[in-house]
Amino acid sequence: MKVGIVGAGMVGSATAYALGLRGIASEVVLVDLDPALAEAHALDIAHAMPFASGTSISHGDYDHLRDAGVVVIAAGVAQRSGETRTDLLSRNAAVFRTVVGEITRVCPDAILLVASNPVDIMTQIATAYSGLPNHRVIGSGTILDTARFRSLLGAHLRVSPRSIHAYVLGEHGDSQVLAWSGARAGTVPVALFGAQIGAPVTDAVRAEIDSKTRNAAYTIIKGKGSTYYGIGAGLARIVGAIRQDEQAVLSVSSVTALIEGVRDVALSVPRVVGREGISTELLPDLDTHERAALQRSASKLRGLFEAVTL
Ligand SMILES: NC(=O)C1=CN([C@@H]2O[C@H](COP(=O)(O)OP(=O)(O)OC[C@H]3O[C@@H](n4cnc5c(N)ncnc54)[C@H](O)[C@@H]3O)[C@@H](O)[C@H]2O)C=CC1
Ligand SMILES: CC(=O)C(=O)O
Repeated sequence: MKVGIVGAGMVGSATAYALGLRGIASEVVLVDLDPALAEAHALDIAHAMPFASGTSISHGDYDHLRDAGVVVIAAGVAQRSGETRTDLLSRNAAVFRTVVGEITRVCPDAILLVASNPVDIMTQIATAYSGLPNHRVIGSGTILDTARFRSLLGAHLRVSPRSIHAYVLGEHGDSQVLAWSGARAGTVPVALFGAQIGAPVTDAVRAEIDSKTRNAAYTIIKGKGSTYYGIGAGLARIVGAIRQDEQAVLSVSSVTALIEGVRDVALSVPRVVGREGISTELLPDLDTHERAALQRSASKLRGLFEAVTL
């Protein structure tokens, strides 16, 4: 499957690299406002392919995206230290007007996979600008926060993060909700598992894992300016689920008709992802506090979207 990436900065190039290393796409085309940057990343990544896979990596303009099955949008501005994701909204909304228009002109049948922040609102904007049905516009949402949560839980419980089943819901941002009540190691609730192995999941442990998950981006941006490897791998994971028609359960963002009393809002819940995009959304069994937090997250996102002039 051919994959287009618009925005060949840190996130776009890391995504191309992950797609190529794992051989998920047959062809990756990078497009950027700065064609020299897209060309340089494409060349550098192409030079890794003889060690990895047969993926063809190139750069081009929008017309080179024709026949792409998925187009990743990582264009726009990223947070600087001290900024939140929502501080980027007006600048990236302006970028999306052009970018989404160009993509839908050239490949109207592609699934759009949005990474630019604030990703939930950008997903809702991309849905509106493209005119595509909700299930064909996917935001990376909390796929990265879920990975961070699983990684920290796995380290505490001394099991592979791939054997941790736990999700972060709501906003990919400050109001995200770590769904502790459903978190499992294998099939065992994490609190029970921790008690069994002498690594209790105390209130202090929960608070530390919550803070490290919620604030991971701030920590990374303070240290090196931006985050890209984690999201690059996460976006490649979503593309892989689409290409293989995997029906994989992933926490991704999409415009949701009704959640916790809030209508038409893009946010993350676990969703089933395959060739046609999102086929089903799963509403997890949450406790009272988690439901209230999800309601607050949804209301925040809906309010921010309503303030955008489309
Ligand atoms: N969803 C997630 O989990 C994550 C999202 N992000 C977001 O991804 C976005 C990209 O971040 P980085 O790659 O670090 O930024 P970057 O600044 O390295 O790359 C952005 C690229 O977009 C290009 N661009 C800007 N306007 C454009 C236009 N109209 N058409 C085509 N290309 C255009 C720029 O030339 C630049 O190369 C940011 O909004 C960032 O906040 C970053 C990390 C994780
Ligand atoms: C930058 C960003 O959204 C993240 O790393 O979570």
